[in-house]
Amino acid sequence: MTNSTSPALAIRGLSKSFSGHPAVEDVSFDVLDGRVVGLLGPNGAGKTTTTRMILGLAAPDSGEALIHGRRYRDLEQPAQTIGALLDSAGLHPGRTGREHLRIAAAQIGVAQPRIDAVLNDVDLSTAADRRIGGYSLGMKQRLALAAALLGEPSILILDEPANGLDPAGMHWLRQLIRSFADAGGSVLLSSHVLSEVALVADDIVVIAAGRVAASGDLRSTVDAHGGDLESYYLDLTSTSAGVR
Ligand SMILES: Nc1ncnc2c1ncn2[C@@H]1O[C@H](COP(=O)(O)OP(=O)(O)OP(=O)(O)O)[C@@H](O)[C@H]1O
Repeated sequence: MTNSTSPALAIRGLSKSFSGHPAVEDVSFDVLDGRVVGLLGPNGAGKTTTTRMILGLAAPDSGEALIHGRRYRDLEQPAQTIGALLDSAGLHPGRTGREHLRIAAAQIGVAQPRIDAVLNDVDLSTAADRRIGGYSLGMKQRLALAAALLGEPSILILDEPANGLDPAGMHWLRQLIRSFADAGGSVLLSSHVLSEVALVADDIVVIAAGRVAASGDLRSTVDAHGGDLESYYLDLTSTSAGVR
């Protein structure tokens, strides 16, 4: 059973090293129900490693990531709890969008009618029977998002979801994220596009050199530091030693 009194995501003291080099060090933050949390940080800061640990794709050296109080591997129906868009590059170019979703739906035990619903949600219905090899980057991102939505999860983890989207696509994505959260869902949104994060996030977590440099409510945090997310972010991250 889901423990509804615990945060959607509770990240507690997560640490991970690769070959003795720390990638993530003692990272803690919460993602609450109905909130969009922007996960920000320079290249190599540790954002992907953190999201991979939340999703059970990498084992932490210490600490834990709890999804409504449970580790990913202990979830009975993970895809019905948490959906993730990590990378659209691995999509099979010879399959159609609909075939991709059919396979994904079968793997997670979702009924086929849901495929039409998510295709409609991501505005890909008319391209569903075309091969993915002919999709633009933005269309691949929409398809990857459709796959994340298949299980009707209450939590979304989105890594650079705006990648390849045109301005209308970015506007559409922002509305999708906002209405998902307004309906009670939670979103962890990793992005380098600060202007997009500023428009949609409720909270931010800034990671620099593997550690949390700042976290909290976006508006009050940024207002307390001159009101501009970009200069605040650059101040926080300028001391980390470049791309790791
Ligand atoms: N599988 C791996 N093997 C070795 N080192 C790794 C591995 N995955 C990540 N790292 C290292 O861990 C650190 C954090 O990388 P990570 O990909 O989590 O950063 P990021 O914040 O997601 O960066 P970007 O914004 O560029 O995607 C980097 O120094 C990276 O080189």
